[in-house]
Amino acid sequence: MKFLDLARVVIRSGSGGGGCVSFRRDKFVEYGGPDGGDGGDGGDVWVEAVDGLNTLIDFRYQQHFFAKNGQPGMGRQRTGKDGDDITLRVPVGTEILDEDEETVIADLTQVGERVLLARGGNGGFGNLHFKTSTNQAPRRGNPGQPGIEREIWLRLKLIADAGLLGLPNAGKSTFLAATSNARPKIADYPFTTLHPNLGVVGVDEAEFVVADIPGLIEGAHEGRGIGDRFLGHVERCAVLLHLVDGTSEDVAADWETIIGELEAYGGELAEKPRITVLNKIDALDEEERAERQAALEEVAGPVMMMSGVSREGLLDVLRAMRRAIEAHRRGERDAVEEPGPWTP
Ligand SMILES: Nc1nc2c(ncn2[C@@H]2O[C@H](COP(=O)(O)OP(=O)(O)OP(=O)(O)O)[C@@H](O)[C@H]2O)c(=O)[nH]1
Ligand SMILES: [Mg+2]
Repeated sequence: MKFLDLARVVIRSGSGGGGCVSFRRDKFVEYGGPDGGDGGDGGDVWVEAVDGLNTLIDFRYQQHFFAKNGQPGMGRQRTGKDGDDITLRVPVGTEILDEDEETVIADLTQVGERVLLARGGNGGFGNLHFKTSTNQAPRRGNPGQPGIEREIWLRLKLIADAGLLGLPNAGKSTFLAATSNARPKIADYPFTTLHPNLGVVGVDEAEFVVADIPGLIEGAHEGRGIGDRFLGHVERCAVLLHLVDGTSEDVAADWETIIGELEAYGGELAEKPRITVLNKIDALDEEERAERQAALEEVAGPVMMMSGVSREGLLDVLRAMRRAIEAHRRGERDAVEEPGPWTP
């Protein structure tokens, strides 16, 4: 499986049971009966965003979701039982895509949001419904309608307030571990992080969610490395924190690599509010700090200085993130509360 955060599933709603055309058999003679019940409807297939999940991994083990068929109607006006519905339970932030892997059928952003993916087949009327004054026992009923089978894709975009960006080894996971409850793997080799980690960061009584994604490298948007698959995760963030490794020989080139990938990825990612940080300053002396800061600011504009290891500058960075997130939340709220067109 290429994408860890993408799953293909086949769903099928139940068929209707079919209405009953009631008749009794007595030896070789058939007597029409007037009282055939309706068929039960087939079960629907729903998808629902639930709390407490943050991966689609379960859908790698189960890929087929079939709702139950309705039962046929029976004589003496007995209706067939409806087939049970089924619900795919997915994390908040899951998009449902059509078979083409492009058309978005639904985008589940709230806990409890539910969308119908495939309606069960109609059960069909029994002959009771076709009774007329002249035909008291019609040999007629509706067949149950077939269920719908379709292939869909589930794609997860985690909903974090802030996303960490940087080359492999820039110190993203170290930052997340130093500031949140998350315990990501940290090591001195690239691509230590293979799938996104989320952490809840608390600063001055405010809380926000930070996503640590795998490092990006040049050509990531063409599939080099692994980070590009996860850029989708940071598309919804209020702010991006771009970490540049201060111990690198060429901090400006490192910065440009990431910005180049953001632009190549397209969408609004490159325009998103971004805080640029020169990281690992604990490993630099005064002169190196000033030199690297100047080199980075020449291409990136104002930068903040920080060390995830010694924690120097960490609080200022968290406060800057908090301000950006709160501004974003205010913006969203204002957009929602804006009065719509007047209607009598
Ligand atoms: N001196 C110093 N080293 C750091 C700092 N932050 C991280 N490191 C080291 O840099 C290396 C990479 O750190 P990670 O946090 O795993 O880096 P990452 O950006 O998550 O890397 P990937 O997951 O591979 O993209 C580790 O050896 C860390 O100990 C820092 O502030 N100062
Ligand atoms: Mg990492």
